[in-house]
Amino acid sequence: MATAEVTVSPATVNEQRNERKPDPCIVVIFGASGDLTKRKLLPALFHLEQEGLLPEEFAVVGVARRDLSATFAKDMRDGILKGGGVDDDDPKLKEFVDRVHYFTTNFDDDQGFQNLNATLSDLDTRYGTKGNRLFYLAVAPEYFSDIIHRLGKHKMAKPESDAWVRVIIEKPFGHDLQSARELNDEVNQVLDEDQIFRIDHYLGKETVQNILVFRFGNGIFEPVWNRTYIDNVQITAAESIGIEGRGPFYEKAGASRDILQNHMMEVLSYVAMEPPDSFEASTIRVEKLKVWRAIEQLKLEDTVRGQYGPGTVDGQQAIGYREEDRVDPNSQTETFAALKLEIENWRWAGVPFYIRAGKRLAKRETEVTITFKQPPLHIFKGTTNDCGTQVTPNILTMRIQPDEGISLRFGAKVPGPTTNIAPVTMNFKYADAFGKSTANGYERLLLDAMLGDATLFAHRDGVEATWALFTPLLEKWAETPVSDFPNYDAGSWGPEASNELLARDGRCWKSC
Ligand SMILES: NC(=O)C1=CN([C@@H]2O[C@H](COP(=O)(O)OP(=O)(O)OC[C@H]3O[C@@H](n4cnc5c(N)ncnc54)[C@H](OP(=O)(O)O)[C@@H]3O)[C@@H](O)[C@H]2O)C=CC1
Ligand SMILES: O=C1O[C@H](COP(=O)(O)O)[C@@H](O)[C@H](O)[C@H]1O
Repeated sequence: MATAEVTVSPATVNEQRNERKPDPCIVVIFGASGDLTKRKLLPALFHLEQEGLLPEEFAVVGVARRDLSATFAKDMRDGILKGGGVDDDDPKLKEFVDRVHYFTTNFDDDQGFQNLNATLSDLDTRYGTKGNRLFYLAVAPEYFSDIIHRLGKHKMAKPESDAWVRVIIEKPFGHDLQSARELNDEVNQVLDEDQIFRIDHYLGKETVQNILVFRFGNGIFEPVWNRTYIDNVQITAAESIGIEGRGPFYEKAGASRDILQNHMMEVLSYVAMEPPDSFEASTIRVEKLKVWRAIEQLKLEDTVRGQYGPGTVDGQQAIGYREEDRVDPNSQTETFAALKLEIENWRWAGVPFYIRAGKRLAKRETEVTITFKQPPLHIFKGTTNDCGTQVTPNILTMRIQPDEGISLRFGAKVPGPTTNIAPVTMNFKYADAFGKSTANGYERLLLDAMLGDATLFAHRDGVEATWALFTPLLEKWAETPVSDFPNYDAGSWGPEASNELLARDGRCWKSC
């Protein structure tokens, strides 16, 4: 097992952190009574407070339709405690919760926005937040334009004097290429591009950011990171959970719009991009775009759709997708999707990338698996593996979650008088090297947005490039209904066709 030699002293870490302290500001969360706010956003803001990364002059205002003024702060406190890593009587928790406020309005209510604006000005006076605002649109996508339109109409989108206004917009950003373009146009009418932070929470995950550090912060991996040495790349986002009561949302989204077009494409771009000149938003953005634009048109025959039926997950009975609340009993929505794609550039030509994502799979496992080519000459005969190749290929696995880390599989001589080879693994685990963390990925993204750093956020061009890839496929899927849904049992690894997608290339998912 690999251990980390942490050579940075805690004092240096604190110095670096303090350099990143944002200006005084108010974070205004639209959709404050929702699931995302309670489970992720408020806990993440509190984690920043625990780390001393929030400015002293700071407040949070939650905005939603139901009047929850009496209970909001307590609810958020409960959410933070549930996430762990904090004691009930921690003075920092009280100090933080005291600065959490609630404002009731419907998103289509002009008077509500006017009153909200006045409330924010009062809070500026009370907390010294100087008119700086970070608006977070933690709402269903159909409200994005309305809210941004009203921010513009009530003069909340353009800062007064030298204050700043930034807006984080949740995913999904559009439903297809055309709607993404329209949304971008609407948003750009009110906000400049440098005010817009299109969030993809996968980019907040340490292990996703570590893909770039692994590749470009070390000297030994990049030389083999290409078609000469790599046989294939696999990216899996397997979830054991179902749709968690989000029927209406998921019916319109499906696995491709929910995960593949955004999270998986972001991860893929990190795995495949050319070395950027610097770690800056504009540079990274260009490199990511080059990857997406180099992807060949997705072919129908290189894709697989699945939908789960009833089954057993983690020892518990699970209902099928079509039996879920507010789901069409004849739904055509895919809860699993797999595809093969190729990146037509000098580095990757001929290397297949296999990508899959699904709900109600055998276990939660998000990872990137890089399988290297066989050595040019097999001088050790007689060792076989599941795929029937002569020696077990080297496999580098980047575990995004859970059990975050990286492992490298290689062949080792089995002790004894004959020369037999067995696969063994070098394993780096984040938790062993750096300790367990309660961070949920939103910390870094919220902090970066407060600092105006868009490196880990999606840009207009990028969102449109990934939609340009997926839209033709989604249209073809819509034209060709599936007749075999449900085609995988909850608790399995998806439909058999997903295995066949690789088998026809003489490969299999991950294990060989
Ligand atoms: N939940 C998650 O884990 C993730 C969510 N996301 C994205 O985050 C966003 C929010 O998701 P989630 O929190 O799950 O959604 P929820 O449905 O749980 O919450 C929606 C929020 O919007 C408010 N709202 C809805 N309509 C109105 C209206 N007309 N006027 C005022 N308030 C309104 C609701 O208020 P009220 O309660 O008063 O109706 C509620 O606060 C979505 O874009 C989703 O795709 C992204 C990644 C993960
Ligand atoms: O954006 C989304 O992500 C979650 C998975 O996030 P993770 O951080 O738990 O991997 C997914 O469950 C949800 O359907 C989707 O909207």
